[in-house]
Amino acid sequence: MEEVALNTKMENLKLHGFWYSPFTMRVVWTLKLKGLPYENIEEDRYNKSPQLLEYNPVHKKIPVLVHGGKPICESMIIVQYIDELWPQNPLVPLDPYERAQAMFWVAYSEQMIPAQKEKDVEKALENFKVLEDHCLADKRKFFGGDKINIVDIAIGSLFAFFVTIEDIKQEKVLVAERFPLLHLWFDNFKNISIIKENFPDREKMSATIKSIMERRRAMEAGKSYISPFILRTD
Ligand SMILES: N[C@@H](CCC(=O)N[C@@H](CS)C(=O)NCC(=O)O)C(=O)O
Repeated sequence: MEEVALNTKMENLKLHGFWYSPFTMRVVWTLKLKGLPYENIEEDRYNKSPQLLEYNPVHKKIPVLVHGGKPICESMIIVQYIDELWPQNPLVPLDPYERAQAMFWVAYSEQMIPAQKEKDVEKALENFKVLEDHCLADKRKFFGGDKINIVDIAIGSLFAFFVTIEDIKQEKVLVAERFPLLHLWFDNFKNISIIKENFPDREKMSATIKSIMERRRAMEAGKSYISPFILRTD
């Protein structure tokens, strides 16, 4: 009986995303950690599908999860939605206080995005120091403790993007000497088998992001490009 209910809930999950987007990664990792099959719909950032525009008419952005024909937008809201419906391998703590703590750091991760968007390295370093001092100082393996939780998903995706920018700029900022605990955490995170299997290929990711940045620059120079940088949050 329970299995039937589970199957019904599993019906018809579709994900509209860009494989290289940190926001899409959050949803992919969550679906995979939950063991949920879904149809992947790879969107073209320069030519979005009519369905995407219909599903997310406000922001016109990916990711959008479509469940039984109904769209859910905003990556961290999607992660919470999935976690609520499919509680196996829980990501959001059940205890209200622990949940409040986790959601504080999820909110903090969202505040970290503008520094990356504006390539403000000083600000990014400040953010990393906060995480190192306030989240990992007790030498926990993950932000969630012994197991990953929603905070690891939120921050892990931003780090996947940050190391790509490091590769492109050929400048290492997230060095072990400066941030030993964050460095260790990121290694632990990337080595979780589901994350490892679904972590974008480093070279392919750098090449793709580099070409997006070059195209943006070229279009800005020609003043014909109106869409801002990939990590725009407004
Ligand atoms: N806050 C949103 C951010 C989503 C977002 O910025 N998506 C970008 C891709 S990484 C996008 O769709 N960009 C296309 C555009 O701006 O036209 C979330 O967490 O889902």
